[in-house]
Amino acid sequence: MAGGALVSTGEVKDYAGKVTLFVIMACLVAATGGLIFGYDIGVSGGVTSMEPFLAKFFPSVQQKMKSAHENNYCKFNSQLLTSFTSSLYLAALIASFFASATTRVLGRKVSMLVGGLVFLVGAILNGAATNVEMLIIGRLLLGVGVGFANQSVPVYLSEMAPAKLRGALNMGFQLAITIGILVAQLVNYGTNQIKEGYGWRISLYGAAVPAFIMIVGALFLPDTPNSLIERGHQEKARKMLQKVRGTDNVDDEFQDLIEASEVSKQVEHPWRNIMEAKYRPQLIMAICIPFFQQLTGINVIMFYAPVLFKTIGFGDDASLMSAVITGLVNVVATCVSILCVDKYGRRLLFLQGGAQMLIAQVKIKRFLLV
Ligand SMILES: OC[C@H]1O[C@](O)(CO)[C@@H](O)[C@@H]1O
Repeated sequence: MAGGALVSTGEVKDYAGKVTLFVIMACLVAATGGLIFGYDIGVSGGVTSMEPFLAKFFPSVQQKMKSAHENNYCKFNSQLLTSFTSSLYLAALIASFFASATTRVLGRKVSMLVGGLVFLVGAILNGAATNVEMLIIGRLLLGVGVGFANQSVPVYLSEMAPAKLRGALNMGFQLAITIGILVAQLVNYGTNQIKEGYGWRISLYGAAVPAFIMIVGALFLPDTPNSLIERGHQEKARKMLQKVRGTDNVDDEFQDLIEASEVSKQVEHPWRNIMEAKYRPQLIMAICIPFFQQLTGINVIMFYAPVLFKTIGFGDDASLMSAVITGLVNVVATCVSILCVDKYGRRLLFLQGGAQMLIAQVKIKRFLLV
C-alpha cells in the first residue's frame, strides 16, 4: 500500500505547502478517470435502446420489439445483448488484479497510461464496430481501462493532494463518475436525434475524449513522491515533494512518508494480519460496504435505465430523457453528500443513504410487480 500523510495516531497533520499546478493537474486527470468510468456505465443502456444499433447488431431483439402482442419484458431478453454491457465489468474485475501490482511496482503514472491507452483503443473499436465481436472486444478493453484507472487514479489523487484537501478531492472522483454517467445519458439523447442512424457511433466514440486527456495527463504528470519512495528513489522523491507542494519546507511530510513506507515494508504477512481479530471491524467494513453498495443493483439502473423505461412503454426520446433525469438526481445527490459530509458526519449520511435505498428498493419492487 502506498504511504500517506496519516500518522500513527490516525490524525491528519497540517503540513506546509500550497495548492500548486501539479495538484490542479492531478485533480483534472483524476476527474477524467472518473468521467471515463461513469461514461462507460451510462452509455451502454442508451445505445442498446436505439433502433439503428439493434438493427445492425442484434436484429432478433429488434424484431421482438416490433411484434405487437409480446410481453414487454421479453423484448430485450438476449444474452448477447446483455454481455455487451456486462463484459466491461468482468474485464475490469480481472484487470484490477494486474493493475494493483502494476500501480505498486511500476508506479501510478504507468498504470494511468496503460488504462488510458487501452481505453482509447476500446472506444475506437466500439465506435467503428461493424460486427458484434468488435463491440464486445471493445467493451472488454474499456473494462481493462476501468480496472487500471480505478486502481491508479484515486491513489494518485490522494498522494498528490495536500493532506487537508485529500478527503474533498477523493469525493471529487466519485462526483466525476456521476458526471460521466450524466454526460453519457445526455450524449445518447442528442445522438438519438440523428436521423441517419449513426448516432450510436458518436456515443461510443465519445469515451475516446476523456481517454485522450488521461493519456496526455499521464505522459506529462510526474509520479508521486510516495511511489518514488516505495520504489527506492528517496532523493528524487524529496525533490518531487518540494515541487508538488511548492515549498522547500517539506521535511515533516517527507519524514512521515518515509516512516509510512518503512512500516508498510515491515508487514510480512498482510493477508494473515488482516484476518486477526483486532482488524475484524475494518475487514468487515472493507468487504461489506462496497459489496452491498453494488448489490443494491444501482448499476442495473445505471446500465439499463433507458431499456427499462422503454419496456414499461415509454417512447425512445422519453426513455432516454428519463435516464437523463436519473443521472441528474445521482449528480445532485452526490453534491449534497459532499456538502453535508463534514457537517453531519459519515455515519449519519451512511445510515440515511441505507434507509433511503431500502425504501426505494421496496417501492420499485412493488411497482414492477404491478
Ligand atoms: O453513483 C453511482 C455510481 O457510483 C458507483 O457506485 C461507483 O462508486 C457506480 O458503481 C455507480 O454507477
